[in-house]
Amino acid sequence: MTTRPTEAETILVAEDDRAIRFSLACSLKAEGYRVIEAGDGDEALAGIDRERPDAVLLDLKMPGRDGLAVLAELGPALADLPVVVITAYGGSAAAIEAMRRGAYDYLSKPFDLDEVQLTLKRALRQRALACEVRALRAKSEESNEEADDSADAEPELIGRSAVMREVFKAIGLAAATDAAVLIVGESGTGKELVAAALHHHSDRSSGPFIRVNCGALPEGLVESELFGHERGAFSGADRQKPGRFERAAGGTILLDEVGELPLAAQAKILRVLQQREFERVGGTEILRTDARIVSATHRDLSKEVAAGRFREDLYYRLNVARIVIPPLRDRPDDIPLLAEAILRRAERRHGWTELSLSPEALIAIRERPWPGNVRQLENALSRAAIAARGRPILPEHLDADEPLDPAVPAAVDPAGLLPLRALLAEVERQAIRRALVACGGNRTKTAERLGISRRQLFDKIREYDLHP
Ligand SMILES: Nc1ncnc2c1ncn2[C@@H]1O[C@H](COP(=O)(O)OP(=O)(O)OP(=O)(O)O)[C@@H](O)[C@H]1O
Repeated sequence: MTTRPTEAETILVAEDDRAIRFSLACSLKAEGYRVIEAGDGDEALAGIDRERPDAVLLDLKMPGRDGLAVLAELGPALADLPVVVITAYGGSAAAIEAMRRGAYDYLSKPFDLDEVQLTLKRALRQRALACEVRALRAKSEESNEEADDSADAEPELIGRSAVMREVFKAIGLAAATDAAVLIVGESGTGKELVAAALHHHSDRSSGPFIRVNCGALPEGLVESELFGHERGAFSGADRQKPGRFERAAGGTILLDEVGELPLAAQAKILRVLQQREFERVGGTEILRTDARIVSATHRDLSKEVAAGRFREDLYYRLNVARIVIPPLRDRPDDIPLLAEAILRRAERRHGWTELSLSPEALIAIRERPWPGNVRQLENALSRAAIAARGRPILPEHLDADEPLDPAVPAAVDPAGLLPLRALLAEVERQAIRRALVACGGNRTKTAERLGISRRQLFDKIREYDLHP
């Protein structure tokens, strides 16, 4: 059931692509909104100033002042004005940065008009609530925004699934605070990458990002690694050495596999979290740290607490904010994009050219459970690229070193020996792709030709990753 906007709420649509802007404007007008259009960042700011819209749809990539600059300019005004940003297809950096700068939500291109309507409705509802709360509190807000132009080697988190979009949002929100964050996910899901993104998008990005793998440290060395040691503290300590907390000053420390920490070290970390204090091993001087503490684990820490292996008080202190990364098998829509990024990286790393996946291999990788998550996918594709020797990767190359999983179709088989579901999906995918090409990418015509609705076509394009 759709509810129409009450008294013509105003939406400003800032998008440099005229065709996209036009279709957004038409669809919003059809829903009863008043629409103001802007073709670049300056027009958007002028329009917001002049028309006081209730919400803004903001393309991030525009000539001149881009979407991120518009968000920075709006600063504290964003508390009153929900901005839904539109990002290019797939990547995370711009989305995280937009959330950090106060955007309400984001949509990735290509988006579907129903999704736009729903997101805007939610944004407007939240704005109404926020206005009520403010009227009650009559509280003024301060800006803590600062433009961050350091666009450099941030490792890009890839993902377009709904669950990964939630992860990007959570990173953006956590990056705006200094709270301790616990990142939870199976091995290889990208916990370290998420921690790095959190650091990169925080106010500490110019400081160090120090990772400690708590699981890899020999028990006797944990404390000296974390807190440093004085000369003569133990045999072999021939000079004073600063620990990781000292090295993380002004930045972020990642306690990876925090569930593996021995209890003695847990007590010391608790002290750092509570009092920001520690001593080097063998030392008496009390040192202070301002490092932001991020931890990661593949374990269920609440079970570790119940089993008496992890301190409950430390668990609560580490878990102020929590980011859960779902396993890859729960987000197969991310697999084609990840595969693409992995192949491009392998090309750069090894000087190979034009690595590609055959359609059959793409089906195979989407259907595998990947218990080792993205890391396993990376390894399998790197091995497959070598086995394929420059030709498109086939399913058999994926199994270069692994036993065949009989549940996975080896190739699209015209004789129908494939599981029916995979075969039908492949036929459907190819039919849609051909129709899209025949209609020059025009989705309305393609949908008519295939005898399905535009909505169904959009869903299928997304499902099979057939974006132009
Ligand atoms: N969303 C993603 N986008 C791009 N690369 C990813 C993503 N997730 C994971 N990776 C890649 O997968 C590999 C494993 O990631 P990472 O080391 O961050 O995982 P982890 O969860 O910390 O694993 P572990 O618990 O085993 O330490 C890395 O090479 C990383 O670059």
